[in-house]
Amino acid sequence: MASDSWAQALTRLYDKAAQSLLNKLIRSNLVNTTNQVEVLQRDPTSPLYSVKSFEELRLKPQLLQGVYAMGFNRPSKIQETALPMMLAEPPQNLIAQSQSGTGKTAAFVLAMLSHVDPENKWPQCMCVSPTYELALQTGKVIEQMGKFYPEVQLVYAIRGNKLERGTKLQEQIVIGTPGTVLDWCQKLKFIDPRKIKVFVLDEADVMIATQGHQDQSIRIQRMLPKTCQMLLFSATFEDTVWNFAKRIVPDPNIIKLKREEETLDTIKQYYVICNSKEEKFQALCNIYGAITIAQAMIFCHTRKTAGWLAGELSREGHQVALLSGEMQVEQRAAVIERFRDGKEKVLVTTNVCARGIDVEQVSVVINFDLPVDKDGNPDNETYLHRIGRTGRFGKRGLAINMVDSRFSMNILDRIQEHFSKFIKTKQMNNMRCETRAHFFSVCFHPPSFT
Ligand SMILES: Nc1ncnc2c1ncn2[C@@H]1O[C@H](COP(=O)(O)OP(=O)(O)OP(=O)(O)O)[C@@H](O)[C@H]1O
Repeated sequence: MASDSWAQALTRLYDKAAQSLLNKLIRSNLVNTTNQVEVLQRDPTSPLYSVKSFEELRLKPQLLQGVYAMGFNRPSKIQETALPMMLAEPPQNLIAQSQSGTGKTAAFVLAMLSHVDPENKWPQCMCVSPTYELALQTGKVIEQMGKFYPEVQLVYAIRGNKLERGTKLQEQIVIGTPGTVLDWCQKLKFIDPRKIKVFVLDEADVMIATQGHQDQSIRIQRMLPKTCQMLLFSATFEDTVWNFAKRIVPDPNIIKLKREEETLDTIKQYYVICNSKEEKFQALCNIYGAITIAQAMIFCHTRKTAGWLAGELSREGHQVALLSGEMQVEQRAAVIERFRDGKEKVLVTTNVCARGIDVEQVSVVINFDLPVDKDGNPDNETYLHRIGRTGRFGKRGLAINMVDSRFSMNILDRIQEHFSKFIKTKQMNNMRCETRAHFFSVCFHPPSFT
């Protein structure tokens, strides 16, 4: 971290925060998962509670009404275990990790709303998010879930929200970014941190992408009373997140949702040989009819190639979407949303902007360019990440790799070696039949005789 320039740190924060925001903007559903929850409890003798319904949590009626009004019928996997711990008396500290879209935000929002005493007109719950936009998104969930509980009020501690000096906040929930929250507690004294009962640190993995945010969060935490409940959430759980979490959350319960094993077994992989970029384009046109039976993502190495390819495909009369790094987050969200809704069947993109974004229904991935790192070596992780989009949740997927040189053949060989997986070659004509056959089998789910 110390060797990082500010620009690098900012870019990393922006990328992670943008991915997270994009996922929130485009997601209309809970990510369905059958994964197991792993619980490491602080007190091994205490029983492990788990609930299968929201009723069992004995929520305030106004909150139960809010939960149902949001269309939630039953708790998600992470909520089943996290909610009883968060709502327990005395309060328990928690570090929870589960992939994006599995219901973490809804869980801690419900916990905050449950712990508030609406009679007390001062901040009692505080939630810190890494960016202004992410704080606004969480605020929206609080507003939605608390819709039938109007006595509880929310205030945003974010840049641009200027309050008069000497103000004492009356709202019970504060949501904001670390810098502003710290100022409001320490310098401006709008908030008395000693009266905070619940402290939530959201998106810890995004937060630690900048050193400044880590320090500010730790400084806020130090002002809080010992009895304050500390809750930390993260979509990933690398060592850096873990080290940060341990500094913020004493004696934690820990919940992890095991990620679905990333496997290539349900994905058919092929490669086709072409001699140039133009030939690859022609090859793509040949199978275009077949791939648009379902939805496809085409990955290019650079923005320039992606732009060129999308342009050429459009000129051929194909309707394609282009997701490109120079677009604003909102523009990107709009493109992905259209794709998710099936308005376009094909999305042309680069790694950079597609990484970490969940679009579930893709059944074919085309590597127009094979993934290589900056030194020109195969980027196996990205390969897995790209093609892994097709075989999600046990569905069958198809990956087509386009090889246009000795260099790219060598990359493909090394990828095969890495995954110990033999990738078959296909002639273009056969590829068309194969692709069609694949889609008919995926789309029409024939009974499995085999
Ligand atoms: N129990 C539930 N039943 C149905 N939908 C739910 C439930 N809990 C959350 N959702 C919905 O699922 C989506 C994802 O939930 P949420 O934002 O809480 O996930 P998250 O894990 O916090 O994601 P991220 O890491 O991106 O912040 C939201 O649209 C939310 O309204």
